[in-house]
Amino acid sequence: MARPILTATEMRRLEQHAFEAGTDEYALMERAGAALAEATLRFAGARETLVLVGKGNNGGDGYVAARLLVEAGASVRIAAVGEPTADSAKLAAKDWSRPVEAIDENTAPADLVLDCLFGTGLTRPIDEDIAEPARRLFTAARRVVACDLPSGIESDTGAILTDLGPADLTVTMGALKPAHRLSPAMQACGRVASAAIGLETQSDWFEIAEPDLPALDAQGHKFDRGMVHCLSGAMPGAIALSAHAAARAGAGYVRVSTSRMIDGLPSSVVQTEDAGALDDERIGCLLVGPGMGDIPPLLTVALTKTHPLVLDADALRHVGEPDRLAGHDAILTPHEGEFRALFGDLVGSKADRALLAAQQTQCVIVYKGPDTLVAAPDGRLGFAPPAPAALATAGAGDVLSGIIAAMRARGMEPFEAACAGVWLHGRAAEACDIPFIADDLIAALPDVM
Ligand SMILES: NC(=O)C1=CN([C@@H]2O[C@H](COP(=O)(O)OP(=O)(O)OC[C@H]3O[C@@H](n4cnc5c(N)ncnc54)[C@H](O)[C@@H]3O)[C@@H](O)[C@H]2O)[C@@H](O)CC1
Ligand SMILES: [K+]
Repeated sequence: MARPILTATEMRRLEQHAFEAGTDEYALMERAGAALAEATLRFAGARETLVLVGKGNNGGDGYVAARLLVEAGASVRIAAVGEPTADSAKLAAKDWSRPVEAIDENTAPADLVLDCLFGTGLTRPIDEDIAEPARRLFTAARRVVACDLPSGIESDTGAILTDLGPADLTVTMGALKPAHRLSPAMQACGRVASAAIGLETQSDWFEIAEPDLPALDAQGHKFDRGMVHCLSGAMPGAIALSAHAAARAGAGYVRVSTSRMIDGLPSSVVQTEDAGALDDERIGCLLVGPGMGDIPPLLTVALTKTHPLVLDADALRHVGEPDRLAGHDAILTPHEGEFRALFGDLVGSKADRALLAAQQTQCVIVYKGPDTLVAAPDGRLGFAPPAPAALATAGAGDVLSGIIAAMRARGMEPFEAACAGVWLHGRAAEACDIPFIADDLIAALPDVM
């Protein structure tokens, strides 16, 4: 099941709805604290623990978790920024009958630090009189577990306003927040465990999960399984990777338009010089861009056809005005540089920018990076689960566009095809020994499909 992702404002709205529907405020915090304690015990066992608490509800969750960890047999201390100010947090603090220490240079370290300083309420960098001792305590601990978000992280943008050091585990309340899946924050979250706290958290934003791939029809022939047609350009090695990946990702027929024989392609991939091949109605997806180089007519030709498109790499640099894509059934797969070349400096978080680009073009946008997003014009937004950093290697993008083209040709809708491609690409990377090369990703595809 795809995990929903909600912004801080949406979380507060949900919480408000629950209160209006009769949920008791403190009961919600009790559930959050219990989930935090349970996840912590599962992750690290009952051990010497220091709970760092802020004045808001994130701190409130910490008081509840601390009490439950004591009941589970852990040795627990609390160190606080100050007296709680949020109402539920005040109640939670009252239920903690032991001493509360200050957070300063004298706070003694512990084996496990539970970070409950700030969650979705963080609005500015943390003052150094708290950040400095917190950093020291994080470093000294063998394990750090963060409540909802590692403190210092901006929930909706993934910016790190104050760096306290990474958590090993983040226990997120109700739903994931954008920062759990946006860089640079996502790299500071460690594993992200979701705690259900009884809020209804459906959302158009979600973490991309394992796709339902189209079933194979026992009666079907190769063209029913999807035909991908690729346009080769100045550097045919790149489109060869895409074509090979498309074939391995289950397209029944893969063909490349090329004026010279491309070496190293599987013999099942057909190479053709016939321009008429592009008018073949059986084409389920036309892929252009990898290795295209400075040959703009290739894109122009692709845009005169009505086939579903995947536009990648150099094709994106030659689009010029995004309006040119109007009316096309296209998936665009830009990395940061290509995105900026095409859309300029859009404002907002990476999530906002991806959605703006999708609306502007009415195309699906796969906005690549360590935090790849898939945006649809209707507002759906998929966030990729973490994938190995070793994916930043030559040709990995060509492989991705080939997989997506295969999914599209196999009959998946554009948004679903793009999400499936991103998920499979990441899992293929996980299946490879590091360091790997793009060809290894292709070879690993059958293991993850
Ligand atoms: N919204 C929900 O649905 C739920 C929220 N819960 C918890 O509540 C948290 C949010 O609580 P709050 O809204 O009280 O916010 P926080 O506890 O994150 O922050 C507390 C307050 O600190 C102040 N503040 C912000 N940045 C600061 C800074 N740099 N230095 C000093 N003060 C700063 C703000 O006024 C903020 O309201 C969540 O992260 C989660 O842990 C859970 O208890 C249960 C459900
Ligand atoms: K926190």
